[in-house]
Amino acid sequence: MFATQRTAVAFKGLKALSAKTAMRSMASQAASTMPGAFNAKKNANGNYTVTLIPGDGIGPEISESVVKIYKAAGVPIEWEPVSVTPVLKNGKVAIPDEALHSVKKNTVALKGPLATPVGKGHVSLNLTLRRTFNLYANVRPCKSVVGFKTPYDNVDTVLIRENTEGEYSGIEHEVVDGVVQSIKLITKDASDRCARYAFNYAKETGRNRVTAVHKANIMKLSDGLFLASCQEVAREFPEVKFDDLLLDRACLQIVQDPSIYADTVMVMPNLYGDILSDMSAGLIGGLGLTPSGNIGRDASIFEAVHGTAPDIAGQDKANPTALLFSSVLMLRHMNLNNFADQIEKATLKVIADGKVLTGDLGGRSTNTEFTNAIIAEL
Ligand SMILES: NC(=O)C1=CN([C@@H]2O[C@H](COP(=O)(O)OP(=O)(O)OC[C@H]3O[C@@H](n4cnc5c(N)ncnc54)[C@H](O)[C@@H]3O)[C@@H](O)[C@H]2O)C=CC1
Ligand SMILES: O=C(O)CCC(=O)C(=O)O
Repeated sequence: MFATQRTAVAFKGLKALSAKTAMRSMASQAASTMPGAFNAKKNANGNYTVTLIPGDGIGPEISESVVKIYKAAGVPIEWEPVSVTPVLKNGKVAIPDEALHSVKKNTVALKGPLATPVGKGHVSLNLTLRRTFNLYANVRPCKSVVGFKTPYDNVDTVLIRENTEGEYSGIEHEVVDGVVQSIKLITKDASDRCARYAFNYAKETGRNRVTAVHKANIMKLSDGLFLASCQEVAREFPEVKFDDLLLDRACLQIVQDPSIYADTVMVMPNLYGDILSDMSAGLIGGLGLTPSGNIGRDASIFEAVHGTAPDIAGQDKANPTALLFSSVLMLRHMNLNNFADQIEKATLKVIADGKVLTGDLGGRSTNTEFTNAIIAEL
């Protein structure tokens, strides 16, 4: 690990332009600003080098779509593809050094999904990457796509998930036969930095409200500490409103009337964010559409909310939009906003036209056809 635990969020990349105005003036799926620091320099060719982790299952197919679309749009990025096929290091399954060095050097990466065996086998390499690079905040925006009909047309949520600990700490053991323990680790440091990111995000994107989602009525110490951190950080941001809500109530309300959450940034412990973001994706048309950014101080990794989709892998059926919109968040993080706008607009146009859609969106087109339709709109 190379990031310190006590990290004040640096917002060096933000433009002077009012983020609120930018946010509200764009009909964008992904957040139109992406707070966070980006310190990389251009390479000798005048481009940025970005690590590309194609991933497993549908990962290589959708990564190829992004690469094709970027080439067609002339985005000044050179990809550095690395494999994270796990290797054995000191008897433990680990991420290859080449991949770690690449992310550390480039400080920004786009990542396809990585498979994790269920109930056995190696630890999640997704979580290992988040912990290794101290990617403390996972930003998951979810917005209704104009022109794509679902039971809801007013979803506009931003969820920030603590990304390094909580239920995902990976501390589990068998006490005796038939009895296991899984430790939910919550620290003040990790809760503070995640909360601070959420408040800065709310301030910079004009949402101006932060809602902590928790179960501190039941998990009085762990979620209690997370909530107390949010309350304490809230005092640093008197201009941003703050409230809190039990997770079960949040689930109920979000399916009854998602617009309740359109003016706030929801912040929560790790597992709740994982589940609530899949649920939000379901409201707008599924996992093929929702992006995310894992934000750290020294590196950030952008990935879709979804997994490897083994049921459709290798069949050219995957929807590349979620990874593409994750890359749009990445472009905003890198202050390449014009390319972000161009790619996002072309993609939304193809979806709204409804002629070339992948199966998850009710169409019959392949990923390749969908990708080519986006390229034609650029
Ligand atoms: N960040 C990551 O890399 C993540 C990895 N995973 C891993 O992925 C593997 C599979 O997990 P599942 O539970 O099956 O979840 P999944 O997200 O891979 O798939 C759930 C459903 O959504 C569909 N789907 C997902 N992405 C899609 C896309 N881009 N286009 C069209 N349809 C799409 C799938 O076909 C499937 O029916 C597991 O090993 C899991 O651990 C799961 C979530 C996140
Ligand atoms: O690591 C995995 O396989 C699943 C991870 C996941 O669902 C997530 O935390 O986004």
